[in-house]
Amino acid sequence: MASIDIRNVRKNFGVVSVLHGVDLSIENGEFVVLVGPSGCGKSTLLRMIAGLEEVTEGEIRIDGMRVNERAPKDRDIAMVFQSYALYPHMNVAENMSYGLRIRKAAREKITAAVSNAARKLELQPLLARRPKALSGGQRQRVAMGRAIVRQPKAFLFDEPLSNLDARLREQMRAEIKKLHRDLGATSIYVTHDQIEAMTLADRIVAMHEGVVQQVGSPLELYDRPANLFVAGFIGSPAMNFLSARYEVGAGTAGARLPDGTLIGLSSGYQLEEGAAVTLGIRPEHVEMSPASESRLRATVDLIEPTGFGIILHLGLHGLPFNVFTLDRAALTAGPTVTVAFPPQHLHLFDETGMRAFETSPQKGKG
Ligand SMILES: Nc1ncnc2c1ncn2[C@@H]1O[C@H](COP(=O)(O)OP(=O)(O)OP(=O)(O)O)[C@@H](O)[C@H]1O
Repeated sequence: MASIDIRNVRKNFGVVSVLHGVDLSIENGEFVVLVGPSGCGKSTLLRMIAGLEEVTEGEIRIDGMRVNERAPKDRDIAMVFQSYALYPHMNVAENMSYGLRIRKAAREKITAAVSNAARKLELQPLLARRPKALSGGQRQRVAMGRAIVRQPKAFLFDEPLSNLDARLREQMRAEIKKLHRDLGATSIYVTHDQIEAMTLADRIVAMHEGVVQQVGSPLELYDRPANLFVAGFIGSPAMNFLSARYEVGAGTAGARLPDGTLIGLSSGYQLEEGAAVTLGIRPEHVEMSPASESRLRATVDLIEPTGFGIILHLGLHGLPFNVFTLDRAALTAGPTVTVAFPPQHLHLFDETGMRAFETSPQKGKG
């Protein structure tokens, strides 16, 4: 196991700068997920940790040792790719043992490591098969087995599940989580899928355009997103945003919508009276058919049953607005509905898109 330190790491491809100074400390045994939209630089960062990409500026340390100049094979880390990268001419056992064989490990050690990994990943019946005779999920399991047998200091995963269908992806996701629980190895996992990030991570690193936006536990990012990007990226269906002006009345703070409705807030904020703000509310937190005074009327544009719940696509002041509800009565909603925003579930962002700070202590979200 290893700790990994990333200090002010920058990456340029020619004149194009894709990482603008990343700082991150990963503890021994931690499962960290780098998440962000396509092109945000997460794979580049992972590849730099693996040694597959040069570091333009800054420093990467593994267990306190600078590794910038060290070849990938000398970093003692294993990488699992989306493409599996298995050798087609070798069977499963040979693929899994390859890393140890080229390091000239003792035969007994290799046999024990392969059978141990095969048992953990339920690959024993497949050891004599070639990759082409395996399903996508089985191939991905072999790729993980190959990583495990080396007992590396850390595992790096680059979108390992994106080639699998939805059901298999869920199953493999749980397997990776169990594997991490059993092995306790430091792991860095890259994905653009926020559900994968939420379910797997001890800590999530949300990235956008080569800059780390927020680092925290999954629920920290969900409950208190640091800015509009994280707020919109984490959570599905995505958070709704409304433009408003911040107002402070006699002891109460509110956000005034363009149509004049005042939305009550649960505390004051460190904002100027009249400041332009963005109000955020998650679809699952919107109250339907409320008794509240500050309710709003919205048009129903589309009703999407997901089985588990219902997504209502609404129009609020002509802008798209989503609600997620478990109440099946929503299936027959329309043509208009009333909604309200429970103050404890509101998020407020300032003009620059950063989360606004409360003036009074934040109460737990319920
Ligand atoms: N070898 C390269 N030469 C030039 N530009 C590159 C190279 N590799 C990556 N880039 C660019 O760097 C940026 C970050 O790429 P990267 O693959 O790290 O993004 P990502 O967040 O992992 O996206 P994805 O999920 O699509 O893989 C992109 O704009 C990409 O086009």
